[in-house]
Amino acid sequence: MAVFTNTTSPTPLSPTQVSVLDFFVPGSTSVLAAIELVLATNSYFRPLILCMLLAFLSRHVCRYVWGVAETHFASMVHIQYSSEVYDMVGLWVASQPFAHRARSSLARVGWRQTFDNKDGTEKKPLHYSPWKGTFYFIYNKRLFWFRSVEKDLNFRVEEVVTVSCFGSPTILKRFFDDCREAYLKLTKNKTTIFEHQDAKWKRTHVKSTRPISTVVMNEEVKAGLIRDIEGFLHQGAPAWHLSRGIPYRKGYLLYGPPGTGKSSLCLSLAGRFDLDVYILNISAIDSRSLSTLLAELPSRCVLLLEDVDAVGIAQPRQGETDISQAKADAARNQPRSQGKLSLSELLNALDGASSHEGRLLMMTTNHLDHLDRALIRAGRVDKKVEFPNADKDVIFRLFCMIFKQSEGDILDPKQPAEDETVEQYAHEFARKIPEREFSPAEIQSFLVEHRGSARVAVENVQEWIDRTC
Ligand SMILES: Nc1ncnc2c1ncn2[C@@H]1O[C@H](COP(=O)(O)OP(=O)(O)OP(=O)(O)O)[C@@H](O)[C@H]1O
Repeated sequence: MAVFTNTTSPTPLSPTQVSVLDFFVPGSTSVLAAIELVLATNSYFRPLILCMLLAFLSRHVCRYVWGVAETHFASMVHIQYSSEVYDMVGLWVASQPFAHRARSSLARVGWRQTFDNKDGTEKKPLHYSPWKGTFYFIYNKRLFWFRSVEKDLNFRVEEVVTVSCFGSPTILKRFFDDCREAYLKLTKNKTTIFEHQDAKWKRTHVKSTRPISTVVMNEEVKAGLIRDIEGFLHQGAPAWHLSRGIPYRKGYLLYGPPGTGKSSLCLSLAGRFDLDVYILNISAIDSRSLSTLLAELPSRCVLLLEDVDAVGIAQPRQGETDISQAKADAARNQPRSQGKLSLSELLNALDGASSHEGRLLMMTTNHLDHLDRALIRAGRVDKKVEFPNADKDVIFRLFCMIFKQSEGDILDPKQPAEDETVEQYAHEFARKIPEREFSPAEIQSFLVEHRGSARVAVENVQEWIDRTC
C-alpha cells in the first residue's frame, strides 16, 4: 500500500515551544496554529494575517515592556480606601481634568461637599471620581498614573489605589505632600470626625469648628478646661510626663442630664485645639477590635466615648466585681452584658500598651451613679465636669446668643441691632423660667422657634413652661 505525505503542510509546534511561547504571550500558540492553518490553505490571506499578527504581537510586546519598566523603574504608593490619605489624594484627583474625562467613574452623593465651605443648599450634588482602571496624568511635567482596583482584604472588598511615576520615590512623596497640604487647607477650621467600621477608623464627618463661646456654661469651668488642655498639649508635656513615669494621657468625664452641652463642648474643644475626634461605640466592638482601634489612633486626638453608662459596661451589681458578675451571669445562663466588651477589657485596653500616648479621652454620661468606680478613678479620669440644667445665667446668655447680632448674620436694615433691648428681654425671660428645670437644648429649641422676635419669645414663654412641665 502506497502512503502519500503532504510535504507543504506546516510542521506542528512541539509541546516545549508551545509552553514557552504561551509563557511570554498568553494564547499565542492557538493564534499561531490558526495562522498556520490559513497559510496552508490560501496564500491570498497572507498579508492580512501578517498585519493581524503584528498588531497582536505589538500589543503584547508593549504590555510586556511596560510591565517590565513599571516593575523595575517606577515608584509607587498604595492607598487603601479606609485610610485618610485616600481622601487627600481623592480630593486632588477629583479636581483634575483627567478625572472628568475618565470613562470609568464612581458616582457619590455630596462627597466633596463635606469639605467645601459651601452652604450646603444644593440638594444631593453628585461627584465623580475615577474608578476601576488606570488613569494617566501629568504632574510637575512628569507622567503619573493612578490605578484603582478592588481587592479582597480579610473578607472585605475594598478599593485600593496605586499612584505611580517613573523615577525616585521622592517625586512621588512630593506629590503626596502637595495633596496633604491641599487637604489641610480645605479642612482648616473644621473638625474631622472618625467612627469605626470593622475595627477600622473611617472619616464620617467634617464639621465647621464650633466656636467655644457658643457653648453656654459656667465660664470658670470652661476656662479651667481650656487651660488644662493647653498645658497637656504643650510642647514640653510629653517629656515632662516621661521623665516622671506618668502616662501621657488625659481623661475627662462630662456628666449631666441630656441636652446640656456635653457633646457640643467635646467637639468645640477638639476644634479649638485642632484635634480630630474619634468616636468609639463600645457597644459594637469586641476587645480585639478595641485594641486595634486604639493602636491606630494618631498621637494627638480626642477619643470620645459617649453615654458610657448605656453600653453594657455598667456598674456590676452591689457586692459583685466585674468578674464575679460574669460568673454569676453565666451560672444564671444570662448574657453578661449588652455589649461584647466587658469592663475589665475596656479598662485594660484604655490603660494598655496599645493605648496611644497623647490622646485625650472624653467620656460623657447622663448617669454618673451608674458608672463603675474603676472606670472613673483618678488617672483614668482626671477631671469630672458637671453639666446641670440651665441656671439663670445660662438662660440669659442663651437668649442673648440667639437675639444679638453676630458676625455671620445677614443684617436686616429694618431691624437694627439693639443689644440693650435684647438684654432687657433676656433678663425678663430668665426671670420667668424656673432654674435647673430645663436643659439648654430645650431652651435653645424654644428660642430658635421664636427667633423672629425677642418680645414674642418673652410673651410666649410662660405658656411654653405650663405646657412642658
Ligand atoms: N450649654 C449649651 N450651650 C449651647 N448649646 C447647647 C448647650 N447645651 C445643649 N445645647 C444645644 O443642644 C443640642 C444638644 O446638645 P448636646 O448634644 O451637646 O447635649 P448633650 O449634653 O451631649 O446631650 P446627651 O447627653 O443627650 O448626649 C445641641 O444642638 C446644642 O447646640
